[in-house]
Amino acid sequence: MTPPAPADDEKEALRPLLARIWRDYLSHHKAALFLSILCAAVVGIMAATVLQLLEPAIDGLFLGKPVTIWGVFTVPPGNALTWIPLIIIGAGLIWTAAALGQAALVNRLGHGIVGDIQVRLFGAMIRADLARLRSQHSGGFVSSVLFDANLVREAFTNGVVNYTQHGLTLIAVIGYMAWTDWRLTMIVLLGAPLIAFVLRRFGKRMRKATTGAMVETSNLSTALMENLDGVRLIKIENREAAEEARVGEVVNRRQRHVIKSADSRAFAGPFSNLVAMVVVAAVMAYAGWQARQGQMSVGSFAAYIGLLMAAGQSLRQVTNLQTVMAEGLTAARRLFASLDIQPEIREAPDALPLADGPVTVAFDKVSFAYAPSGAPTLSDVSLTVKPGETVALVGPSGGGKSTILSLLPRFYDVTSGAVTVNDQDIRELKLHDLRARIALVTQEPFLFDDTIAANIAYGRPGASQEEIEAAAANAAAHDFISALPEGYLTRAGEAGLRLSGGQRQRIAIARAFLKDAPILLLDEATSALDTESEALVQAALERLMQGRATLMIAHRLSTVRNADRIYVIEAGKVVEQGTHAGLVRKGGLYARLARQQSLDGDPVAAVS
Ligand SMILES: Nc1ncnc2c1ncn2[C@@H]1O[C@H](COP(=O)(O)OP(=O)(O)OP(=O)(O)O)[C@@H](O)[C@H]1O
Repeated sequence: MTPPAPADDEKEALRPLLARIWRDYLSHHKAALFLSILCAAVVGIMAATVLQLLEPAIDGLFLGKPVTIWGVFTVPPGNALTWIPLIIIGAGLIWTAAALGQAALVNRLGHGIVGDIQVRLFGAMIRADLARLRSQHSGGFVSSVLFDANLVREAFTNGVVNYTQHGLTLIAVIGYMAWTDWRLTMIVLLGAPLIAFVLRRFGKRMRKATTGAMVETSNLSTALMENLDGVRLIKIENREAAEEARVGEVVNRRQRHVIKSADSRAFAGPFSNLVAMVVVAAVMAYAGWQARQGQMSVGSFAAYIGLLMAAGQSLRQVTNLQTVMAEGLTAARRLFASLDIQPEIREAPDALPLADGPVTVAFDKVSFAYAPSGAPTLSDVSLTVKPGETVALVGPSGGGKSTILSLLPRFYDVTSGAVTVNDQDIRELKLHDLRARIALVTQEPFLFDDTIAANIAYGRPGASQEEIEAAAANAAAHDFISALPEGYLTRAGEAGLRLSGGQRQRIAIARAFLKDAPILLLDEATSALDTESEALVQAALERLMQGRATLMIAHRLSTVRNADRIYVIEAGKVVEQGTHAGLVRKGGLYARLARQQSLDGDPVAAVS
């Protein structure tokens, strides 16, 4: 799902990227965003306002001058001692309320957006083509959902709101200076190009390091998941230390990028601080000179310096935010690239419904290649399965049997020819209807980490307990399920009860019974079982096959003896077809395979 990292300089794409972030995520939360920006504005303005009070405070309290607050209220010197602290407390209260409001809103908005992105990413993943999902390790996807989405949040909630707050403090300071003396403003603005240069330099380094860190985070998740999946192999081969070293290498690589990125983030602040200090020094020199000329009071001078210090602080914050934004944008680019991949297997706009009832499945001269330019895996395969018939696919490993099975539910689409259901090309049918008519029982049935009842009813969430138990009884699973401590409410799957291979198979068969679909796909459902389990599963399968169009893969020919037709698949082609007895008589590949599987050399006995 995660595409290769984009090149780091993509300024031309910035505007549409921002527009999309606004359209897809922020615009749904206009009111909250507006309110948080408002709060941020109040915080920014209050910060400047309180500092500006230094002027009347010093002039009124120390020099006994009559003072004017914010150019509006005139306070007699005698009252300054009461009024100024009171005004500071009032401003402080407003400041605090706005800051609290801002924090609460930004937290909700930000995490809401992360959730939104995570759900969309998962939706895109689960709908993606199997070919795409198979081509990438799930670790990359997990890291995208867990980490990249948070970087976007950081940038577009904290970022946007804090930009407003600190940007406004800066504007308020510059505005205040412009109001009193345009020369002061000029001095302050002289620092701007220098700051812009610093921001650009660090922003670029930061984007590069961030992209690297994201790729390595994805590699780390992959390495961790791979190790958990392959833990038995690692233990039996005594490779724990080697795996530890391998993961350690990925961690180190990731760390190098993360440190670079953290350095850029941390160094940008002090550099702009240096520029700010130069500006403060220049303002101080100018204001001091003005004060000597009697053109500036001690209070104004103190307020200027206080404001400039605050401006320096805000500037540092804005600089930091710049790097946070760079990270967020890089993450957003990657996420959107993942979200934008449209599945190739889609429903036609004018797709037809598939009515209930028995169905005939046919492959008509089907050819298929996994890669568009690759060698064909299937060539010219034709076969038919009528309602109530059992058709078996046999043949050497890698011949293409599983591939044939995966074309029917449209996990992949044919390259040429057609797969039809009741003479209708499956690409012209509603995808939901097609898949609703197919039950699939595979070699290693998958169980969710949920109750056994929920696992059986996975394809029919509304099924009643009676229906679930009836399906389990048909699948010869009711007795063992009832004997479990919590019966049907016992948890199965990853973190739950460990069931035996035969028990898992029977739960999968119960699932298929409950789905009651007219097409049944069986992928070597009994190959991994002991004789007793196999007998139970085989009997359950035979009940399940009744009246359905069944297409099954079998490695062991003993399981296909009763099939209505057997297709022998070799190197992607149907090389023989017929009944068991007919194919054995023919003396071709099937007869050879039957002989190979026999212990006593008698092909008929071998497959009995
Ligand atoms: N997802 C895939 N991408 C690319 N090639 C694939 C993919 N799945 C299978 N193949 C290739 O297609 C060919 C047919 O594989 P398939 O699994 O259909 O054979 P099979 O007859 O079911 O084999 P087996 O009996 O061993 O299960 C093999 O050469 C295999 O390497």
